[in-house]
Amino acid sequence: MDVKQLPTLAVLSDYVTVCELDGIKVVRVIHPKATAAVSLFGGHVLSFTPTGKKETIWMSEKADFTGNKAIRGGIPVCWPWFGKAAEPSHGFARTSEWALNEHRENEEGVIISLTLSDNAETRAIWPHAFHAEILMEVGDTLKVSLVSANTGERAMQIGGALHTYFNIGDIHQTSVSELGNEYIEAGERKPSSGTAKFEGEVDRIYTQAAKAVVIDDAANQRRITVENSGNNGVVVWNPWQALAEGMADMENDGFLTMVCAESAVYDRSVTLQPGEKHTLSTEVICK
Ligand SMILES: O=P(O)(O)OC[C@H]1O[C@H](O)[C@H](O)[C@@H](O)[C@@H]1O
Repeated sequence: MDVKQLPTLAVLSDYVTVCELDGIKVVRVIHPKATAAVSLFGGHVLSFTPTGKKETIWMSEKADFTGNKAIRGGIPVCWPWFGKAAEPSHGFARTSEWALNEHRENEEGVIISLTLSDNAETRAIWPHAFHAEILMEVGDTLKVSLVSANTGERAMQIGGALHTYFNIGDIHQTSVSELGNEYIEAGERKPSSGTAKFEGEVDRIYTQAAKAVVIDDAANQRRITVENSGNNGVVVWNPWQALAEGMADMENDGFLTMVCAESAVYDRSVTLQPGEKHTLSTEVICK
């Protein structure tokens, strides 16, 4: 996605503008260190390109930017649960409107803060009072942190994922390593070599992954390190051809140039007592 081409709605500072993409508003960063963008719809990172390097984040050419459904590609924020633990799948954060809270900048980069608090719509789905913040730190690397706070009077159970779609040259020449010795696939625990390669659909939760997992994007002659914290698993996903063909918002051959490596709390195992906070983060380091 070429975020530099989006029409500008407002200039917030030397490096930060608000722009428009179909039905959604996007906060765009153009800084000497990197270019990046985050949509207020979903609090969804759309792009991160360190200066002089290739785009690191994959975006579907058929992604829906109307604000009516979750965006296919980028970094969907799955919260307050991951997957089909409840309805809607992957929670409501990725289809909620987040507010721009703050932006800060210096010569090293830019920090954007977006926030979401409970409202009538979220309480109808999930009866809890909360305050969530996405901090997007753009510089030589991209760090995304999701801070969840319980602002209510009873405990809440949360999970979630920063569901990053990485842009790779060719899935056949891609591997993800440092994934540890076990994964869960279709509910079953299986031993793992610690490295995932792709010859068909992969949808696995790695439960013993290292803090930093490595995507070897051989076709682009680069390695992307993904450093996670606050997670209890790393989800690796590529839908492969048949599933891609069944998705209205993905090109039939879209699966060839993407892989998801997601910093996840896959099982809603974080308990937040009133006043407590949890931070889930992922950092994209591209060499
Ligand atoms: O199609 P979505 O709801 O965006 O989900 C996309 C994918 O997300 C995760 O990676 C899950 O592990 C997959 O099972 C799921 O298919």
